[in-house]
Amino acid sequence: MTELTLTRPDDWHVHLRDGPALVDTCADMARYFGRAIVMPNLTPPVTTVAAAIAYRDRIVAAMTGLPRQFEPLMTLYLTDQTDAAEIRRAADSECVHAVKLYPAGATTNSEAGVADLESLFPTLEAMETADLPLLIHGEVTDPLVDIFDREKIFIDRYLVPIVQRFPGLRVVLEHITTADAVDFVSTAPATVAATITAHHLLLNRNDMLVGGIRPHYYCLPILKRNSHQQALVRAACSGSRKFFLGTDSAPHSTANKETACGCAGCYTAHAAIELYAEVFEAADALPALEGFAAHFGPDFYKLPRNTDTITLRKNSWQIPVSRAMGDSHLTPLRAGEQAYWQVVDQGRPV
Ligand SMILES: NC(=O)N[C@@H](CC(=O)O)C(=O)O
Ligand SMILES: [Zn+2]
Ligand SMILES: [Zn+2]
Repeated sequence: MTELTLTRPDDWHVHLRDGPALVDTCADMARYFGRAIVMPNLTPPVTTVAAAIAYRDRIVAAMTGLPRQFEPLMTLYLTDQTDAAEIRRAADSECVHAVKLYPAGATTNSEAGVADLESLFPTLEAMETADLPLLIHGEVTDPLVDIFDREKIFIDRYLVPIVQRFPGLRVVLEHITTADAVDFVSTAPATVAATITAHHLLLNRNDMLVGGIRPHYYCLPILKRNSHQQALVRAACSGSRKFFLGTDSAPHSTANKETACGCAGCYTAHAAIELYAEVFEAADALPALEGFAAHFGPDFYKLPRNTDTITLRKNSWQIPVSRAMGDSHLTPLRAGEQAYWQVVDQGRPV
């Protein structure tokens, strides 16, 4: 297959940042994505509906003049202080589509995240009642737990009890990285789903660490061994409605990545569907890309599927070595190397 037309995809997990960077991150997203679930881990974090509306307005303003735009779907950042009233306001708003749980200290800008999950159970109950999905960065922060085991231990310690206690709560385990997460989500009730990134499908920890340390492959949850990567590829290509596209494209300046203590996050918005297509082709599963990229996400979020299409063609092109990010610049995933699929038709402008 050298050409592939599919329903316009959406990205169910992306970081756009704020300020001058928005013009560049939004331009990449607006090329062909219909909608994007926008992560709230700004400084300060987006903890109220009012802040989410203001952030959405800044995103929309940053797309002024682009040939097409995507629709930003906003999220709230859960803190120990988030109360049921804010959850109800969020559920009643047109703007907020989910609430994001960062265990405090687990990842970039998670310091204000949740330290005591059990005391937040009334808030989760309000989300269950209001049918507002909970999105989870699923890693424990226990210093005694090895970084490669943090996802699995989170599932055992926190996710299993949450799903049992709140059977009506829709939960997305974000950016899964292990066979354990695939097994958990596959066998969990229909209320539980997961997003998978392009970089976790394309790479494993050897790619990051053998022959030299590659800071642009460093993200959280950290890349795991090859057997986990293979489990993710099987899940993404399986046609299961529980697994869908979330790039977790997470821009950091090149200077903040290439340093003694580099930031976590891979930037993939410059070539997102192109990189996913490569994975599905290698797995001989290109026909399964459409469900993963364009159907199962909106179905889970109870939103309509996009009705128009985009077309990709098998065609090599060189990924730039560097890209603007506001007043700074970043190194995109696979900088200076080849991509093998190209979007040749981005569909109707909107
Ligand atoms: N994935 C990452 O490594 N980083 C993300 C945060 C996150 O999604 O955990 C970021 O905001 O930089
Ligand atoms: Zn995360
Ligand atoms: Zn993320």
